[in-house]
Amino acid sequence: MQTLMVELDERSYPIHVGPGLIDRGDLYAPYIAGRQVMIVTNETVAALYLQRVKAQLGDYQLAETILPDGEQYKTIDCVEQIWDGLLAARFNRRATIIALGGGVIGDMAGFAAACYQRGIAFIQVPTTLLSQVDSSVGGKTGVNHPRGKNMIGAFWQPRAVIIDTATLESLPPRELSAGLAEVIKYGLIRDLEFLAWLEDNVEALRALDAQALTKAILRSCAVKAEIVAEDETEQGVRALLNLGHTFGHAIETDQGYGRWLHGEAVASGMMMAATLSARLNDLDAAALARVETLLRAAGLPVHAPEGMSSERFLELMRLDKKVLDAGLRLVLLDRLGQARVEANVDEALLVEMLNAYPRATLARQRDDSIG
Ligand SMILES: NC(=O)c1ccc[n+]([C@@H]2O[C@H](COP(=O)([O-])OP(=O)(O)OC[C@H]3O[C@@H](n4cnc5c(N)ncnc54)[C@H](O)[C@@H]3O)[C@@H](O)[C@H]2O)c1
Ligand SMILES: O=C(O)C(=O)C[C@@H](O)[C@H](O)[C@H](O)COP(=O)(O)O
Ligand SMILES: [Zn+2]
Repeated sequence: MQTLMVELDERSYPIHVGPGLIDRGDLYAPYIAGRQVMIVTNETVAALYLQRVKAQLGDYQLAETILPDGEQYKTIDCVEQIWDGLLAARFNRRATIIALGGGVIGDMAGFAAACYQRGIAFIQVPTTLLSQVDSSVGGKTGVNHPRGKNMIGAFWQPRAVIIDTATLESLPPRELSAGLAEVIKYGLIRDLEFLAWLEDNVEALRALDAQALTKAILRSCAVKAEIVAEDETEQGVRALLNLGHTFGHAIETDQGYGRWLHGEAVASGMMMAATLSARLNDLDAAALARVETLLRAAGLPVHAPEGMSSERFLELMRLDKKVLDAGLRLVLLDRLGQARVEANVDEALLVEMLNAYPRATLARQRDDSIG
């Protein structure tokens, strides 16, 4: 097992990484002060891992909330089910929530913890690649609104993140690729050497090579932990973690939550951001081609959804949380391995880029990447 720390002013916390960690009761124990534990998971993950986690928690008063599976269920209704379960079990302020699952479960369980009796402890036990490299770390919690992605939420840090790398063995290949989008993001925004390593190791990662996955998870968590430590509530540098997300969230909202996976929408969004960066002469053609080649090699889409107009992109992008007084704020690439927030986006240039940008159905893009 290897352990990284997220260093915060108020309360730092560990990220434990290794195979078999969901069976390590000693890793949960320090954060279960009140002896009351609510496990939040979904139907798919419950069938795979719930009994194993429960077996480690036999000495505690246990409750569970098993939610339906899918991004379309990342809603306030599902969070209410968690609150209802906590109240039905008569859990108090010293209760702990364990989020067992992917980013959808982690975001909702964290938000439920942030609000229950004005805040209780929670532990992240992420079981998708995306949640292991990104969503379990950093304390962004919340739900979607029909009008926009992640629009309701809170910053609420977990007490610990327990990453069992062996859980990735049951993850469908499409979900693994979605997780690789966020891994590639770290290379693009902060670490050119890691980006080059990903180019060399993308096949090993897709083949679930344990050593390669562990390295990718550790490096991703280290970059995220460093950025979150610098700027916990996204006043500045943390916005770089949003590379591709202004476009990506627009795609997820337009297509209906769950049709394009978050990682797929972010992949396409990062390609769009890179294309805009190239239009501004920050990236040369060779750098742009490297981004596209890597995303495709990871099994990810790079085109925008068929039929999504430039007007629709702009309408949804204007709802982005990075928008402040006026105008879009986009994360662009200065070069590979270095990003910036561009506050004065030239909308005419953006529209020109959107109009020229290729569109394709997700099914077509997935066929192309598999074939
Ligand atoms: N809070 C953050 O900082 C942050 C960061 C990135 C993404 N997110 C959010 O995370 C969500 C996406 O997370 P995700 O990609 O993990 O999706 P997800 O939670 O929907 O999980 C993907 C699928 O994998 C299944 N699954 C989970 N673990 C499994 C396992 N080990 N074996 C087999 N199947 C398994 C799930 O049931 C689901 O069907 C989005 O809502 C996104 O907005 C949040
Ligand atoms: O942790 C962050 O900060 C991120 O931006 C990570 C993103 O990958 C993630 O998708 C996040 O949920 C997006 O946040 P939002 O504030 O743009 O909704
Ligand atoms: Zn993301």
